Amino acid sequence: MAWSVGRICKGFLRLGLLSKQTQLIPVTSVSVGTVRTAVTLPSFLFPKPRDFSLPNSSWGLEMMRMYEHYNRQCEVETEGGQKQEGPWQKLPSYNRLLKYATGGVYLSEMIQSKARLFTRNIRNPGAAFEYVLFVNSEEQKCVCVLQAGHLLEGPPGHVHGGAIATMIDTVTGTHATILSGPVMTANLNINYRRPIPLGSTVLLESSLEKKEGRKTFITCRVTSTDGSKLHTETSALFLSISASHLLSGL
Ligand SMILES: CCCCCCCCCCCCCCCC(=O)SCCNC(=O)CCNC(=O)[C@H](O)C(C)(C)COP(=O)(O)OP(=O)(O)OC[C@H]1O[C@@H](n2cnc3c(N)ncnc32)[C@H](O)[C@@H]1OP(=O)(O)O
Repeated sequence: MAWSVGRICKGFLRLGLLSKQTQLIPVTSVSVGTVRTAVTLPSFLFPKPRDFSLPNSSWGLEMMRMYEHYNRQCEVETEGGQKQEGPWQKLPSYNRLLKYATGGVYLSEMIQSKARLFTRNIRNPGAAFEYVLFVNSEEQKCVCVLQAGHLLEGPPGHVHGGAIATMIDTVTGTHATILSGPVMTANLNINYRRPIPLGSTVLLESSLEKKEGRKTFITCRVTSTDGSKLHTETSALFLSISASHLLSGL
């Protein structure tokens, strides 16, 4: 059961979370009474959205090595020499996933236009969260390669527990969304086992535990890249929500 990011996006379109107008396209809004309508602006006025999960000069050797390890497995060669989709798919990552769907009608236009994805809002490459996600639909797994930058310090020389939780929520949340469509985190249960040194590269491995009605249960382990050190263990619960739940301010 191999599927592509394009198919994931189509799934989102079907679920009504994305509309063709809102999907990664710069838009402005007009207010008519209390109803805000998204209007697509000509694409030539805006640069293409930047994929923040591509290598940049801040990536260290281990980050690059792990990126290449998974990236190589996104496309495989058949015996006949043809290329086909491999077991892993790289997920692109932008600083704003949905230009207009987030926030609902209660946010001011200023906040709407300035809102950015928490993990992608620092412009200085390498300073905070450098990460890339890969998904394996066959094994119902998601893997994130993370390089934790100097702005994430908690205990001296080590990564802040809240920054680790942020990344766990991001990875398990993305995984749950792929598996179940629109969801929100209801519960994250994190055990911190060993501190993560600042500047190091770690792996976050997210696995589907079970699905029960609206509930998606995910587990996630943060380890060193060779798997020898366990940094954190997490169980997470996501609840499926309707798109209107997200748009209406709950
Ligand atoms: C092209 C690329 C594709 C990939 C594209 C990826 C895009 C994606 C990227 C996202 C990356 C960032 C991911 C961040 C994700 C957040 O950070 S979300 C923000 C943090 N979370 C929140 O703010 C949620 C706040 N809470 C809520 O809104 C509501 O409580 C919830 C969670 C929606 C649930 O409310 P509800 O729908 O009314 O559910 P409710 O009826 O209360 O409960 C339903 C059931 O769940 C159980 N339940 C509810 N809460 C709990 C709980 N905390 N613990 C245990 N059980 C619970 C209830 O007991 C009940 O069980 P049953 O009786 O049915 O057995």
